[in-house]
Amino acid sequence: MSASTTPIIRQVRAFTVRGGGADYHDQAGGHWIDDHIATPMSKYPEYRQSRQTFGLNVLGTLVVEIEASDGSIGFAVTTGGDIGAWIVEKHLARFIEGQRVTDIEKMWDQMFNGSLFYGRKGIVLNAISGVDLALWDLLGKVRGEPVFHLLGGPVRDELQFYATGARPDLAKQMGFIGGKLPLRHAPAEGEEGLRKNLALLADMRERVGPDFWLMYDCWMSLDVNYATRLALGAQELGLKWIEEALPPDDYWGYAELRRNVPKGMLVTTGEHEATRWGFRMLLDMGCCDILQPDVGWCGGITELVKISALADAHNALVVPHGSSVYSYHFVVTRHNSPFAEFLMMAPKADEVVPMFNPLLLDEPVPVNGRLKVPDRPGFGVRLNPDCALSRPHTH
Ligand SMILES: C[C@H](O)[C@H](O)CC(=O)C(=O)O
Ligand SMILES: [Mg+2]
Repeated sequence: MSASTTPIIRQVRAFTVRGGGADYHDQAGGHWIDDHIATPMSKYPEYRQSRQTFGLNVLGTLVVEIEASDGSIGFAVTTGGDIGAWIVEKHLARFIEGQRVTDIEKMWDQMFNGSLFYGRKGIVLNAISGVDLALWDLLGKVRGEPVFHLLGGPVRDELQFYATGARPDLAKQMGFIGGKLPLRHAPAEGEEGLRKNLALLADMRERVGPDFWLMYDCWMSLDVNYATRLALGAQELGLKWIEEALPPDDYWGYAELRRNVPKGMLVTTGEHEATRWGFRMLLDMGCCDILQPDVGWCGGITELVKISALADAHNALVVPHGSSVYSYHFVVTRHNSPFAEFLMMAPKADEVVPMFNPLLLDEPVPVNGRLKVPDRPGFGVRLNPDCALSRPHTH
């Protein structure tokens, strides 16, 4: 592809869709992912039982489609819904249309700097991530190569996974290397809650035996004192890591927690962090052992490459949060990403279903906890035509 034959981007389109998909918290009732999970809102009893009651699923899924002059179409999905679609159509599209499909670095820089006055993190970075991932998908399709080739090629033949969900015991039977439980009780539920958290872990340890990894995902719900006591209590139960124990802005608290936890127990965080600057704070301040950027929220693949290089120089691992194929194509190319997360989206966490179910076709899933990333062009997935997309804004 010479400069003169490189396709030009013709149009950017943003759609929304409800019900699962990239907004994996947007599930029907009775799902483990909305059953009394500790959150920063747990101090309000009325918001304790269900995260949907405080609006965890308000956003919905954002689908970004980018069409090039040769007719190729790249797309990506992330969390962002209507507001994300507005940002893409009304603001970010101007930096993309008319550009060469190859010039992703420049487009990313313009999207980020052009939105800096109200952006930096959160929904704007979700939207930038969605556009970025659609650009990588498009480039892969134009070149007829999978994204992992464009990122330097695989460093291993297949990925191995741990599972996140309510049933690590079943995850073990399904071949995963570990199971990450959602923490159920927050500090507002007192000492009894802490005892219940430890009892659930003890029960799981009993079921899975001594060697299977067990982790606790605390979803920003704790303070340093509670997290330290949880970690100390969980030591004899072999807790491998304590995840996202504190609010994402409490870099100082994370640094203190990392000093407090028993030797060998890992502190992990980052799924609600964004950009190389946010992750630089986590690394410089010694906040954690494993960074967990979400590829659809941290700035996309373009930014993740930079976050990963920074982490490597700090001897930190990068194990992306969820993000399905967007994570798989990255993890397979990096030595400091030795395994990947699989979010169990079956309501009872008792079977493997695609993470972004039902939105994508050809979305690969681990078998016996392992997966060879398919080498189809781009990210190798298609939009499911049965999912009704709507385009709430145009430009
Ligand atoms: C289970 C957690 O509360 C959350 O829904 C997912 C997550 O944080 C993770 O997969 O990590
Ligand atoms: Mg998490």
